[in-house]
Amino acid sequence: MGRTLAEKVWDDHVVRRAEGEPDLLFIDLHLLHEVTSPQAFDGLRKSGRQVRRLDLTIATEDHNTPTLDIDKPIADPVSRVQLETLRKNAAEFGVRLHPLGDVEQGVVHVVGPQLGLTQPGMTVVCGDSHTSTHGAFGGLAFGIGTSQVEHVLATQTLPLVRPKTMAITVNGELPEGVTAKDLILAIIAKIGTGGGQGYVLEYRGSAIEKLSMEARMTICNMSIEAGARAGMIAPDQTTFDYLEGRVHAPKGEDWDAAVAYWKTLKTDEDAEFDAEVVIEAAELSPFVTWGTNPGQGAPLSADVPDPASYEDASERLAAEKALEYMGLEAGQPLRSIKVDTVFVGSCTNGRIEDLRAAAELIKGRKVADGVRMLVVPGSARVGLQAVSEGLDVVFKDAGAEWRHAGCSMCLGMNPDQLAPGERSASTSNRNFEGRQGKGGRTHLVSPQVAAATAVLGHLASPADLSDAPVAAGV
Ligand SMILES: CC(C)[C@H](C(=O)O)[C@@H](O)C(=O)O
Ligand code: SF4
Repeated sequence: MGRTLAEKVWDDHVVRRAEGEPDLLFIDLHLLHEVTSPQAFDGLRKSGRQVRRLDLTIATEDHNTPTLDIDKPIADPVSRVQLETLRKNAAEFGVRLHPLGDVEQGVVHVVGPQLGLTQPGMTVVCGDSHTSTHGAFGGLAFGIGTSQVEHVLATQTLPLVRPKTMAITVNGELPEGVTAKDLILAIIAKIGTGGGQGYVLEYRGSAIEKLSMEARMTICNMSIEAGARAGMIAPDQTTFDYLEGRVHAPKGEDWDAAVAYWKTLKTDEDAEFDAEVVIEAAELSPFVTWGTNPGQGAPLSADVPDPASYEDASERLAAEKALEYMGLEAGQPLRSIKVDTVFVGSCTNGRIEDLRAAAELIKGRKVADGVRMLVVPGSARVGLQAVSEGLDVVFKDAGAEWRHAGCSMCLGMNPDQLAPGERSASTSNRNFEGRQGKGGRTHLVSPQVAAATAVLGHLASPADLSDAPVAAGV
């Protein structure tokens, strides 16, 4: 019988297999950041071990980094210690680190792909749940805990239990104005935040094949929000074109050999998935969340749901609690929800295409009175690219704040936070209680919806902007 893409990548990495035990897998790329690495390095130190494969290990600073005044000492003591610890560990063990201020610094899941480190068929791990992002290249990529980080540092292997496979087949073509973010939010709303548990998701079908690499990363990024540890997409010409010429991509004959291997990385016709979900792309529209988990979402044209409409008691209770926390009324149109803050950034939607999409809509318009808009590139390189295209000026002219790269407002580990009761439209991936700051209320949206919302001051789609004035000459 044929094999799925996940099974092929898995089989190619098994270094030891024994009946009744997890497989021991070789790890091709280990990414590190400041939050989940300190205890792992401590463990190495205590046992007198070295990093086994420095050539496959790379660190960057992202969660605790400020996005303003990055040349000044870090004010917050917790963040300062966190970053200093990573710097000390990287220096002591010889790990390549891109610290704040370095041109390759940025959110770990933006940096790996942009350097060409993330490649098809690889096993990629990081002490971070959104490592699933890298599966967009057709590898197995998943978040690991700190003790596993230590294991990989010491051995470059990891014992793992083989997951089940689920196909998410998206037929047709996404309608105009509907993005990868809308698609993944709709998928999570459909299968639920636990729907992917125990599975590796493979996104496939004509709608997926048409997506750019950046859009594919947005989708794989949020696999974890559906409960799956990993999501993947078979590599194709789009993947090869994205990688060719990147710093760490293979060159010359090595490139040809790599592409020949990568072309074998697809699910065989006769392979069987353990589960399959089918989505018709044509039925989708801009999607936003109204609740406090990424599965509590609905089309922007809908109303806030009535908790009483849920048959399942626990879902009903979750919806009631969510509406209370979010300060929303059942039946209220989603478009009527006013926001205080708009955040464009994160490893979900902080890449150049995301910034371009938001800038295109913002250009010549103004951020609504009383709304603050933060635009934060996912990496320093993305920031430089945006500046070279004049996007920073577009944002600033509209009244938005243009910042330095980092996780920023995606989570409250740095100064970019919501105040209690404040509401945001955010292109990030989690809307849990307090995620963007204590008492903050988050609506997950695409960069396009974020831009339209910033201009109109309430949750809105790009189509709603047709009535909003654009300054003459643009
Ligand atoms: C801090 C880190 C461990 C965490 C994760 O694992 O994803 C963070 O990146 C997040 O997005 O919540
Ligand atoms: S941008 Fe957000 S989701 Fe991504 S690694 Fe940082 S905190 Fe996690």
